[in-house]
Amino acid sequence: MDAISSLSVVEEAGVTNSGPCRIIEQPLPRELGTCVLIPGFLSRAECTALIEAAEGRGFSSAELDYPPSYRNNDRQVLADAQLAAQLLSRLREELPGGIERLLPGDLIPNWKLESINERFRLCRYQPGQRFHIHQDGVHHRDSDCRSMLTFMVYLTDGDDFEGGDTLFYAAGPQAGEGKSNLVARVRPHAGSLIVFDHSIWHAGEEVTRGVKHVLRSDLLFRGAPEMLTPVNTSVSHHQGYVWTLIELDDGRVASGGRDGSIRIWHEEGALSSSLTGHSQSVLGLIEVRPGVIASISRDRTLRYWDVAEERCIRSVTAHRAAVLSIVLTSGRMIATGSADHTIRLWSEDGTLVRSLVGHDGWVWGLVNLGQDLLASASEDGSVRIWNLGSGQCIATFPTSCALRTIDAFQPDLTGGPAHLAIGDASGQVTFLSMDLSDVRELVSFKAHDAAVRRVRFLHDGVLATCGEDNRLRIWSGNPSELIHEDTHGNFVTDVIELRSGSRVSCGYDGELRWR
Ligand SMILES: O=C(O)CCC(=O)C(=O)O
Ligand SMILES: [Fe+2]
Repeated sequence: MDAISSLSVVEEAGVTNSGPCRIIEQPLPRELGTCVLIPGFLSRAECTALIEAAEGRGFSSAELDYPPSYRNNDRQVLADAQLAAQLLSRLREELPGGIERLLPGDLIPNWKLESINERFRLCRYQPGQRFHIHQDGVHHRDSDCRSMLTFMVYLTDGDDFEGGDTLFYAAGPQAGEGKSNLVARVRPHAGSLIVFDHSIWHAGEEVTRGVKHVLRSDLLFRGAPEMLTPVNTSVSHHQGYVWTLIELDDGRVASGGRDGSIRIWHEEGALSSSLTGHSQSVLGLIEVRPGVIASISRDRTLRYWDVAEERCIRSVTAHRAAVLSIVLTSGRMIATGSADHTIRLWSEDGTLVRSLVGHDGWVWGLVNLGQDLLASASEDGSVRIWNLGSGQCIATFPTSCALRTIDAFQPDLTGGPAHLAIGDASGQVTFLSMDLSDVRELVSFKAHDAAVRRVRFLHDGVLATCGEDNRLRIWSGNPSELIHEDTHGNFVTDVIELRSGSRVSCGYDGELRWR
């Protein structure tokens, strides 16, 4: 039987003054979460006006904000509180029974629709452009207000382009983007609104002819505070994803999150303090010297923090796009890697020393190799080795897949070849040996059923890997044999081993887990 369900008509919402009787459709089985389609939510004329205004302002590539292997469509961000208010009142008209009833049953009494996010994203897909399988990110407005449902209006009609359906899946990328996992396909019609749970896996199919436009936002709900308290033993004081972890010199743990904050934790997760100032996700942290942290962010800055005083002591615009990776070099400089394809070297106090140019994609990972050498891993699929004294790239190791993370281990402390581990977007982990400019592959294995987010050597060549299959796996060095596995409720983003011997991991479920 074909796994793709046909659209089923579940309700007539009644006549509004803007047009004929509206039919609300529910394209997905209820158990996957909320998903409703309201045809004719905007008129054709309104859609055309929105497209013309957007084209007039001009689109830019999303490449500075999202890696092309994730999405490669063009987009434009538009802050428009008036449009948000107008669309909200129209939505309330269309669903006189209340939008809250679209939420899963257990959330209905506790969450009230507050607004449509006024930060609209106008997206344009031209031939060859698509948005790979993903879940939508939660937007946290304040501690009691968050987005739960995606709000998306198709502005162009499916008759005007080929491809470009919105695809809904029963599970994440670990189950494959193939047809077997596909539950429904929604053909865009100009003016149709689709509202669905952020957590439903979906994709924007590649457009093969013509142009598709969508208007994208989120529905923000305010919740009763008791709904927001974590119910398990793990810690979740970040609002949304946790990206990265480090152990501080004093034994505490620092974490960086999508909420732009850095949180400092005592052992076992008692919150000690919070450093706020970044306006977007904190993607990397290092301790520059005891008591001073450097952080990098999607907001393009490098910030320095006095941990004891809980104060930002310096902020530098470090790159032309998101800053993705940071490491302390053997010469006590700071290296940062960015979505602008460059690596930059900074003196300890944040003065730019030089830029390292050569990668042709996002620089996701950096690792210090000692002796003034640095290794980088990029979305362009290559590892590069850099001499920091000269700024020259002294070796390049190409692979066939976008790289997301790198770490190094020195098996022989007297200076023998280093071992590098790299993780890629397909779930593959590869060990390399590196002797001066000679980089060779030792072994490569499928570590995860989805992209690898982080590789970290723990001790004695034991490697931890974090995956978008929600798994944390620990591998004995060589040959790579799985010795332990843990899970998170969503993508696992980082893991560190503390000097006490315990491990802490974090992920998109917003949690830090001590094990
Ligand atoms: O274009 C589509 O059909 C899907 C877009 C999407 O998933 C998004 O903007 O989050
Ligand atoms: Fe999406």
